[in-house]
Amino acid sequence: MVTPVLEAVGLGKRFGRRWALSGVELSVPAGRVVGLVGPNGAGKSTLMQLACGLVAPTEGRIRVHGSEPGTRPEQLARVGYVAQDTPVYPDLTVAEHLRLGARLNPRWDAALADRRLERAELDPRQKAGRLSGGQRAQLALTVAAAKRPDLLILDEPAAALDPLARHAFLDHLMESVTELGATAVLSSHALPDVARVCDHLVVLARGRVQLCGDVEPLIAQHVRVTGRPADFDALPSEAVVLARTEQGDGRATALVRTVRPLPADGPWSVAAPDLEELVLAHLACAERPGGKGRSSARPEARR
Ligand SMILES: Nc1ncnc2c1ncn2[C@@H]1O[C@H](COP(=O)(O)OP(=O)(O)OP(=O)(O)O)[C@@H](O)[C@H]1O
Repeated sequence: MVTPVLEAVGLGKRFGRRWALSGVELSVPAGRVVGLVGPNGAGKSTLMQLACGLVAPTEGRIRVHGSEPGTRPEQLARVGYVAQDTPVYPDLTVAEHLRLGARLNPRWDAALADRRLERAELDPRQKAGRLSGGQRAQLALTVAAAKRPDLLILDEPAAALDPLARHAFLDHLMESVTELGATAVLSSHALPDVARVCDHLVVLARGRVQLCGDVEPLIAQHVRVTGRPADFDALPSEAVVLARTEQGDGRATALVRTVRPLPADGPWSVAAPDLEELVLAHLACAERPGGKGRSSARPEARR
């Protein structure tokens, strides 16, 4: 069996009395670009910090390349992490960041770092404290990529960037991932960005995984159904209505999860949803009383 790059079993993390994550089960195969999405406070950063070994689980386990994160230097060398707000050393120049990276990382690829700097049009003599948000993000990505990691973890790396800079940054990210042959986990609130670059999705809400898997099969398991309210009563019993919106013309549109295609002769019309609709429907479902995120074992209710 091929070892997943990232695996979590019954993973939980509590800060004081509050559970940031609970009962997380994940298995991310190699080579995927994973979009980690969810509302503020869902537990995305906590999951990424657990994957880097920066915090330890309260319960369950997390494995990166089959071993406990952050415990061995060889394992640390295989993971590149860009924390939220892409921190840099403000008094060091861009070139000094690369020299530091070279000294600290056994697999450092100086040629890759130089290529990335040039591509991002970063001046090696510039102090990092004077870089714009976008340039800082590019520097942080360059340092992380030049480690030649097998797993690249990026916590909202493009959050502060304008749409053009974000586009360019994501292009650079995809180039790096392809060049490295790496797996990437990217948290983001920008669902169009996730749809553009990610082929695997993890939706977190209230500290729990609401949905995970490769994007294409996930989309194939969902359908957007439009019809009159009575039409929805004719849906097969295994079909789960995740979210429903009234259209104002007596009809409603619902996002439905179903294991089998709906009968072609039904009274409704159907269309394939996009990734954004899918995520929003699962988040709405998690928020509803009795929804997946509000079970009696919801993280903040646990002791
Ligand atoms: N070091 C900490 N000490 C105490 N509570 C924490 C700590 N880190 C995270 N939390 C709590 O854990 C929960 C999850 O936080 P986390 O930062 O993982 O969410 P997030 O999904 O990354 O949110 P955002 O999208 O706002 O960045 C929140 O309730 C947060 O307050």
